[in-house]
Amino acid sequence: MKFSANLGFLWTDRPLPDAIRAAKAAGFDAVECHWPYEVPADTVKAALAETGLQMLGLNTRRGNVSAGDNGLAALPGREAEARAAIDEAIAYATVIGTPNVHVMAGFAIGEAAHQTFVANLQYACDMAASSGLTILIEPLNKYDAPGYFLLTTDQALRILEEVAAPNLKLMFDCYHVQLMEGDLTHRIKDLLPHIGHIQFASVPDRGPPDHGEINYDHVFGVIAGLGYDAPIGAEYRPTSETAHSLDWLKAQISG
Ligand SMILES: O=C(O)C(=O)[C@@H](O)CO
Ligand SMILES: [Mg+2]
Repeated sequence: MKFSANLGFLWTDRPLPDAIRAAKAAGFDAVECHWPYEVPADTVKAALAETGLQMLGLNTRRGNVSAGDNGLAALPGREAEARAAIDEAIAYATVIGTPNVHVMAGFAIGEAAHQTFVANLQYACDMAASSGLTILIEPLNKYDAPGYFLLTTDQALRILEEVAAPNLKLMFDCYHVQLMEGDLTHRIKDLLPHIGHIQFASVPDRGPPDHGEINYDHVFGVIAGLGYDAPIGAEYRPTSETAHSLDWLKAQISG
């Protein structure tokens, strides 16, 4: 297996370029992040070039976070902001060579939200296609993100089918899917053609993948057995320094 360090949660105690260097030193094969926008794209690009790592993904801005926003793309009436966030994410990703942009839906419910999300995703896929990028959508769990528009892989699949763009894929986060649906390995097998990226963390505490409800030795084996060879994203919250949370990675590397 190859692993990507999610720098939205790992090495958050240091500037993004140093977090990239730390991920390289720890043995990760790639990195990914949430919202890198405060760091100039050229600075991130230089750290990626220095380490030889690729930044696999980044998210669109969430909107006005202090007012409760957690994404904009499914919010009727906020289309201009949502599309500006999509444009910004695609531009940043293009500079740093990132292949995937996660378009965040936000807190919304109902048919108007669905139609808005579909229309904004059509826009995102059109804009991304000219740069060769993939747009991702990610179901989140109802405990961490109550009221989030996109909650299940079935709902995501319906949206993928409706948008029907070849560059729209599913972000399959094992942590969220376990909390909402369970049956992880069947879901991964069934959804494989639609999956653009996989993430993981322990359940229920979102820690490193070495304890809790999910046996990740087994899940990683299933993913590898399916021939999935892209790096998968370690998106967990270390309880102390990130360096102290990496026994699982050392075990995976030493085989
Ligand atoms: O929370 C997650 O899981 C993510 O992957 C974030 O990028 C979205 O909040
Ligand atoms: Mg995730």
